[in-house]
Amino acid sequence: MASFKAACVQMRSGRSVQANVEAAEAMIREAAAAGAGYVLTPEMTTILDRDKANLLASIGPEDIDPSLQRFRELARELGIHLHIGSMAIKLPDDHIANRSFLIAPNGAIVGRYDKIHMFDVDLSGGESYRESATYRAGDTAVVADLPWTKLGLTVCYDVRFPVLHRTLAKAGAAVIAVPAAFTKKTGEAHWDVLLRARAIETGSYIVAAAQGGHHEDGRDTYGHSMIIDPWGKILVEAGIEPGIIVADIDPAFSASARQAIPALLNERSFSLPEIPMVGSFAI
Ligand SMILES: O=C(O)CNC(=O)[C@H](CS)NC(=O)CCC(=O)C(=O)O
Repeated sequence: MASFKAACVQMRSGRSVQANVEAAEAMIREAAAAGAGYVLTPEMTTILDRDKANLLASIGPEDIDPSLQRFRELARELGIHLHIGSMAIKLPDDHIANRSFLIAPNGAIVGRYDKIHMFDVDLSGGESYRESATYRAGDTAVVADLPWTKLGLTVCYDVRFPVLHRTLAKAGAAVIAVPAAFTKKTGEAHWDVLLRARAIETGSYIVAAAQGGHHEDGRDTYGHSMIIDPWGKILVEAGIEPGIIVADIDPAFSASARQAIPALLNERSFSLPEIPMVGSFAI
């Protein structure tokens, strides 16, 4: 299997779809010019907004969404696999999907994934998120074909659920995409450790494109887009500013990492004796 260059586009998406799409397009062009054959943008590339009314007024259903159309044309023009980490997509009855799209160089959508795990979390200091109040969760894991290997699709908070990543790796993904809009607070504490752990456990490359900085809707995100190899080494890492990072991906290295530590093969099933669960784990 041949090597290829992967790029992450780091963004600071605001409340205007047009401005976000223009910013994304400029950086996607830069990544293609740097030789990337696969380019990943962050979660909520086209709009980052906690106001559901403005979200609904700004987005469309998938089949007529002008931003998605434009990204398909861009992938065709540049001859790249363009992975829009996620976009808000209007569903019937004012529901919204947090949906990821992999676009092939011919402009066709060849991978589509709805974020499974919703970020319903209360952080200290009054910062609170109820993603499930705005978005409808997906329930299906997705592995898509790249010319060089298979790609596992995830979005942001999914990174905290290791079984999803093991499932993607066992389905043949040597690369797992983690587009994100991690909060500054949780990112500082957890981001690199979570990503490295997912790489090490699965023997996969992790390509993580982030939102970073202070956003128009008032939130602060962590940034630090990174590409990690299957042995857990950070190959390249961004700071807080928008921009691109690029690294070489060698699918054969995933195979050799899995050979060195065959944890995917050594996994065993086990029984759980019937003892009372402790504390808050009892449901
Ligand atoms: O709401 C939107 O506009 C788009 N969605 C997000 O930004 C989502 C849900 S609020 N953010 C995360 O999943 C952050 C996870 C995170 O920070 C962690 O796991 O620590």
